[in-house]
Amino acid sequence: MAYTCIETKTDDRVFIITLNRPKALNALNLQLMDELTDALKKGDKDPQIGAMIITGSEKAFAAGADIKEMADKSYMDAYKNDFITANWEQAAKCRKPVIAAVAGYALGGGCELAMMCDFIIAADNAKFGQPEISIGAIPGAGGTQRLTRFIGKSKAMEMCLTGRMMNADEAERCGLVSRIVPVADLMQDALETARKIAGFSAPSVMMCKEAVNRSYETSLAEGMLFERRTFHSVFATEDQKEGMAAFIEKRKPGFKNA
Ligand SMILES: CC(C)(O)CC(=O)SCCNC(=O)CCNC(=O)[C@H](O)C(C)(C)COP(=O)(O)OP(=O)(O)OC[C@H]1O[C@@H](n2cnc3c(N)ncnc32)[C@H](O)[C@@H]1OP(=O)(O)O
Repeated sequence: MAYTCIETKTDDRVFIITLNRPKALNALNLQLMDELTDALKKGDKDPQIGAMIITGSEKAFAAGADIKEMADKSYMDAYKNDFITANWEQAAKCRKPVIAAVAGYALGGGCELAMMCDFIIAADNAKFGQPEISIGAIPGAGGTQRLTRFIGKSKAMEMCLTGRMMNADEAERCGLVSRIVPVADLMQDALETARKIAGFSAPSVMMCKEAVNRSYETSLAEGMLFERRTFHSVFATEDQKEGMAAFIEKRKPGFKNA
């Protein structure tokens, strides 16, 4: 597939996907979402890739779903094509870690896309929000659900009902983002973080991601059991033997991703 709304590149086992519709502040139209889905699937399958980054521009990660494309849709268009959810969840479905590197606006679908990633590194100019209410809509790609799990009901409700934006400091305080960095350092920081993850044993990374994600979907007791069973399974990997031997022998591990 030839991409027109995103750019991709690989840097040392890290697959970087840059949203690229600058004139529309990276508004997420169907074409862009098809391309993003395709790129994420490719990165997830590629054995040379250990982690992925989704980013935008300094001004906008993404200003939401493309309002111009959506404006004339009928209920039947939306329902029959399962509009939004059918093709929007790929970032959350990837088995490899996906980092959102967010500068500027992450609004509506942009905020929802960032939340589908495994964690968000925010530039100091980042602004998050679910402004759908101000255009006679509601979030449709997870905003009411994921945001509430991230930041709690009171704040999520206020954000969704007022459409106000949250700056990077507030987003960090309430746990929406893992870290804030100066905007000029965002990509370097995200890349170093992704490279670090990509340098670990790929099976351990996948198992760890799966176990953390399970905490969202289940009770504490079920989650603990899942974690324990998954932990048991690391003892079936060569990388566990190598990782622990390397620690004892005071050397760097040579993971084989096996
Ligand atoms: C996924 C769902 C289901 O949850 C639904 C959604 O995501 S609905 C969309 C939610 N997002 C918004 O409501 C944000 C809309 N954008 C804005 O409020 C502003 O653009 C801004 C505050 C992000 C930035 O303002 P400003 O700097 O003044 O730039 P603008 O002149 O407004 O925008 C520049 C250019 O980009 C176009 N644009 C911006 N956002 C969108 C969008 N979501 N869809 C389509 N186009 C968008 C804007 O129209 C301008 O283009 P031109 O009119 O100049 O061609």
